[in-house]
Amino acid sequence: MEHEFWHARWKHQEIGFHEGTVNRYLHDHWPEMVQTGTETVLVPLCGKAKDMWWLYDRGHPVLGIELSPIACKDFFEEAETKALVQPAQPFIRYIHDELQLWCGDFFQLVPDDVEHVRLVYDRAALIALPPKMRRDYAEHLTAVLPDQARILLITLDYEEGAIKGPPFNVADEEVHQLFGEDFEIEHVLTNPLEKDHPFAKRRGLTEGVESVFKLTRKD
Ligand SMILES: C[S@@+](CC[C@H](N)C(=O)[O-])C[C@H]1O[C@@H](n2cnc3c(N)ncnc32)[C@H](O)[C@@H]1O
Repeated sequence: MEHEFWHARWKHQEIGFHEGTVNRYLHDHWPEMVQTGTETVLVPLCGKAKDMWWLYDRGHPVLGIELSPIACKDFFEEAETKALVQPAQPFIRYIHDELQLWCGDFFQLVPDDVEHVRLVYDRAALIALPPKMRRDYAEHLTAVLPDQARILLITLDYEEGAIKGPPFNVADEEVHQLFGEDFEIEHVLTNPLEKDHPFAKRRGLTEGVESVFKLTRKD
């Protein structure tokens, strides 16, 4: 989606994607991702997800990348915490101890920025993007990440055209097309979207599934 689309969503607070609590798949499957417990975690297209505080509280340095300055400001204000703001190009950095939000375009990240990253958490990032941008996103993520980095990826799939994205439907085959060349893909689970899921209700989505994948770089 174009940047203006997301800036407008944040300006008008049309942020139904924001869960306001820790994501249940993160909660349940993160322990399987972790080795030392202090790995730096990249959270692309992070919004103001509370998941980042959860990761930080568990001892991970966290780097979130988010286009919207409103999201970045709200993230810290809602936690009643101040961040040091370092204006720089191409990202304005919001720094609170070892939790940083970089405000800017994910596609401006370079390998040096994330050389210390060992884990990635993608919830509502890949599925926020239309098909062509998903290819660009997967290519860019693969290009910048160090070889040791593993990814926890959560997707949503539903019948093509059932609703107007975002979120977009991403089938399991597409995950393999996007990442299969470079990563071993472990399909951890698929759950039907609960009928009373606030998102499904609001958008009138009667059927859909959420899937969780673990991606590990091939040797
Ligand atoms: C669907 S939301 C998901 C946010 C978050 N992952 C969550 O779970 O709440 C997608 C977010 O990506 C941000 N975004 C979109 N395009 C971006 C880009 N090119 N670079 C950085 N952030 C972007 C949007 O502003 C929005 O906050």
